[in-house]
This record gives sequence, structure tokens and C-alpha cells, in this order.
Amino acid sequence: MNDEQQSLLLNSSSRFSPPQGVKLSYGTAGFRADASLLPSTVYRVGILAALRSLKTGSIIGLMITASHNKVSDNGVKIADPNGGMLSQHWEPFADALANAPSPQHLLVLINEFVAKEGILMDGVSHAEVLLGRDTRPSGDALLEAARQGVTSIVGAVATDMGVLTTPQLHWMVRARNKGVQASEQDYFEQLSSSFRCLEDLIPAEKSKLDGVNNKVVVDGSNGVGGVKLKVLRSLLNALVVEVRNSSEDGGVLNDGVGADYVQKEKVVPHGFDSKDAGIRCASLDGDADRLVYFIVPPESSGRIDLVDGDKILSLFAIFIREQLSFLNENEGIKNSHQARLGVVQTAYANGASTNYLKQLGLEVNFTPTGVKYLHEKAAEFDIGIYFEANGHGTVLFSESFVGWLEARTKEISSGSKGSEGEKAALRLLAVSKLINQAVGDALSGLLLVEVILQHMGWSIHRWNELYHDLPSRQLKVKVADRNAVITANAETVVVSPPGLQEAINAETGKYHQGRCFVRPSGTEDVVRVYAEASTQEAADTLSNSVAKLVDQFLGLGSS
Ligand SMILES: CC(=O)N[C@H]1[C@@H](OP(=O)(O)O)O[C@H](CO)[C@@H](O)[C@@H]1O
Ligand SMILES: [Mg+2]
Repeated sequence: MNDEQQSLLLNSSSRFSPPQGVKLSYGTAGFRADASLLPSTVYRVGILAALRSLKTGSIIGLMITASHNKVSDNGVKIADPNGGMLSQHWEPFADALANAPSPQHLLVLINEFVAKEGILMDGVSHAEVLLGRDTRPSGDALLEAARQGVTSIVGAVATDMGVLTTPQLHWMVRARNKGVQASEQDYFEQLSSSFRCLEDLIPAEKSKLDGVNNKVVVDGSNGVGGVKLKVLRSLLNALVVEVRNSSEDGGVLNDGVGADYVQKEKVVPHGFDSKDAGIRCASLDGDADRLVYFIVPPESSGRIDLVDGDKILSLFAIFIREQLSFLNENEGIKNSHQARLGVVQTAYANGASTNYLKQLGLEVNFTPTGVKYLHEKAAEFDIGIYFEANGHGTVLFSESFVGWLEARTKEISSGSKGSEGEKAALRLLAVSKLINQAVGDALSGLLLVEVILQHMGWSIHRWNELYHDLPSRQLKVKVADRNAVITANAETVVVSPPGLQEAINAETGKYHQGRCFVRPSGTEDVVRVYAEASTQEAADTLSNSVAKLVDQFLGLGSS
């Protein structure tokens, strides 16, 4: 590092002192904390993003958001060149940077890391970081901190993309690195045109069904998603989208609203009541990377019927499997490509959904919690569908399969009606453009759900009846050290402390259709307990008994 670079870093970092007595860690979803603690962390993540851009020779994203957390929190995370999460290999460096006690320590860390990674800091190489933020009031000042971090690396520029959903920023990073159009307008145009393409391919007999309502009411969590959805809907005429709890409505972000609240509490969000009984409703989270649907039952006393990420996955799987079977049946020898379809879930997926997917003959894979694991697994297939029960997920298409679809659809002469196989190829290509290939995206997910329901001629009730969720319960247990819990087999088995898994097995064995697992949370200082059984009462008792076991083995009293 030359003198100019050194003094630039020392100078700028002296303006951002790290908070005293707080240890920050780049968890499953980046750094998150009360916004007042974050300026120095965000500034330092700006430096990291610039270095990552130098290392990869690509554009990097930096998003300022704390998703479904309360409005006074904020956070920061990185989008890698392909639009996915920051490589896990760099996470320890992020932790070390954030916690460096002084500008001098920071400089030593950067020097060491740059040498180890072989990053060329010649002052000539160019780096670019795209910055985005959600609607949180602290976002503006934190964006400035990020900009100062990026520009304290010689040759690096920061481009402010404005207020965005998290998936929009990831999409832009991916698009820029592929050398295609990547503005916000391009995002909206790609989504709306592929949606229209899918609509045009709806079988004629289905589009005549009047049982299918074209209206959906969406809870925007008082965040960025509602505002963006309003822009998107202006480009769609066949779909009626009513947005409530948009950030312009004056409500508080994530307060009694949003996908996280609806999924965990299973109650109606603010702004919805018994007048909405039977209507198709959906909820986004604060940065619009999660989506769940719900139904307000008549005389519900505030409860809802949740249509969660598992059911969205199931809907997508049915549709895609149908298209693949059209391809195989109708294409004959022209179809040299036998596409491999895989689905990916975590242990939190409701057991009824897993059974259902297996009954469809699909390959169901499990990974640990956290979208980076699910995404990685899904990328192994020609078409990989992944979802967490909480509504984060997407459908990944391999480049070779998209290439095959592109070649196949080019052969279809314009104006021809096309065979079923040809239509299926057109549909799958449109899905690959509609659904975000970088991360789970509530806006693109919503459009895909809507058009598939129309394609099937299904109401939300018909969709919800695909299978019945097993009753389940999730609990949190405070323990002395949650990292003392070590798990295996996609978090379904505890290997340490010894004896705990045997005790859980003995308890679970007492219940019909019982299933239970425990794991340390990656975002909160707790051990989570999940239990399922044939009745709600049984699921509650099982989870309580296992929570007691966790407390006995690891409780605050133990050391
Ligand atoms: C049970 C559950 O919902 N866990 C969530 C939660 O992770 P934990 O590691 O369980 O705290 O936050 C993650 C990041 O948003 C999300 O990916 C994950 O699904
Ligand atoms: Mg989110």
C-alpha cells in the first residue's frame, strides 16, 4: 500500500470510531444492530466492498437494510459479483474489520488481508460498488458512511442506486456484471414483460374461468416493497394489486405488519380485518425479499390461514414439473436435454410439504438454515427451487438450460401457434427472466404466484388445499453459550452436547407424527426448538419438553 493510500485510509477512518464494548458479527444476514451503533461498521464494509471489487475485477453491491427488524435498527450486507451473498470465505475478514479498535489496527488488518488474498492495490485498478438502502430514516447517513468507506480505496467509485428493495440491488449487481441493462427501470421492464409473456401463454380454457379472481391485496410492511410494487403494477393491466401498509401510509416499519410478523404470529397484519375474509392476501417483509400469502377466514378473531414459503415452493414445483413434462412428451427427439429439477428446503419446512413434494416424485434436498446454503444447493440443478418456510426463496435456472431454452424458442416461427412443447419452452424461459436469479425476491415471487394461479385456474383456497400443514411450534431458549450446540445432517441431529439427541429422540418417540430438532440461531442469541406433531396440543407439549431438555443440558446455570 503506498503512502497516499495509507493516509487516505487513516484520515477517513479517524472520522468513524467503532462503538465501545460492542462485538459485531457478519451473521447469516450481514451486520445488524441499533442504527446508532453502525456508522463505523458501514464505513468499514464500504472498504471491504471496494477490496472485494478489486479482487474479483467485478462490480459489488452494498445494501443498507435490517429487513424485518424494528425501525430503529439497521444493517449492511454485501452482494457478490453473481448477485449472491458475500463469499463465506470473506466473512471472518468482515468481522475483524468491524471490530478493529483503532485506525492503526484497521490499517494493519487491511495490509495483512490484501497481501494474503493477493489484491492489487496499485491505484490504477478500477473498482465499483453499487449502494442501495431501504426506507429506514437512518439509511441516508449510513449510505454516506458507506460511500466514504468505498472511496477511501484509491481507484474505487461508489454509485448510489437510491432507495431499493434488497433483491433489486442484487439483481442490478448481477446484471451489470453480465454486461446487460441494469437500471431500476430495466428491472421493472424485465419483470413486467416476462409476466405478460406468461399471461399470453395461459391456456384459453383457463383464462375463461371466472372463478379466478385477478385481485390480490398486499401488505407492504410499511417498507420499501409497497412503493416499488405500485410502480410495477402500473406496468401490468391484467392484474389488480391493492397495496396496503406502503411506507407512504404513515405506519411504522415492521410494526404489527409484514411477512415475518404474519408468518410467526399467524394473525392479520394492521390494515386487514374480517372484511377481507376469503380474499387473496400477501405480505412482504421490510426489504421485500420474503413473501407469504394468507387468507382471513370468516369470523377469524384475528387468526389467519397461512400460505407460507413451503406452499409457494409447492406451487412453483407443480407448474415447472408440468412444463417439463410437456417438453418431454411433445418434443420427441428434438428434446436432447433432460432437465434435472430439484427442490431444496430446510428442517423448518413443514413435514406435510416435504411428504407432498416427495409424492410428486421430486428430489427433495435439505441444507442448514440460511439462504446462502439453499441457494448453493439449488444451483446444482438445471432448475433448482428453494424456499425457507418464512417465504425467502427463488427458482434458479442453469446457464446451460437457459441456453437450450433460448435456442429452442428461437426456432419457433413467429406467428405460429406452437405445440405444447414449444409453449412450455417459452413459459420456462419467461419464468427464468421473471424470477430473480440472484436472491429471493418478493416482487418477482408475487408475480409468478399470480400468473401460475391464473394458469391453473386456481383460487387461493384451492392452492392452500394442496396439503394440510402439520401443527407445529417454534420456541427460543436462552442458554449460557448457544455455540455449544453442534448439529449435523442439515441441523436435524445434535452431536454435542452428548446425550441431548438421545433425550430428544425419547421425547419425540412419544408423539404420533412427532418430529423435533434444536439448533443455535445465527441471528439471535438463543437456541431454537422446532416441534411438529399430529395435533397442536401435542406439538406444544413436545416443544416445551424439549425446551426443558435444552435448558437442563445448556441452561444459563450450566457452564
Ligand atoms: C427459523 C428461521 O426463520 N430462521 C431465520 C433466521 O435465522 P436463524 O439462524 O434461525 O436466526 O434469520 C435468517 C436470516 O434472515 C433466515 O434465513 C432464517 O430462516
Ligand atoms: Mg428481508
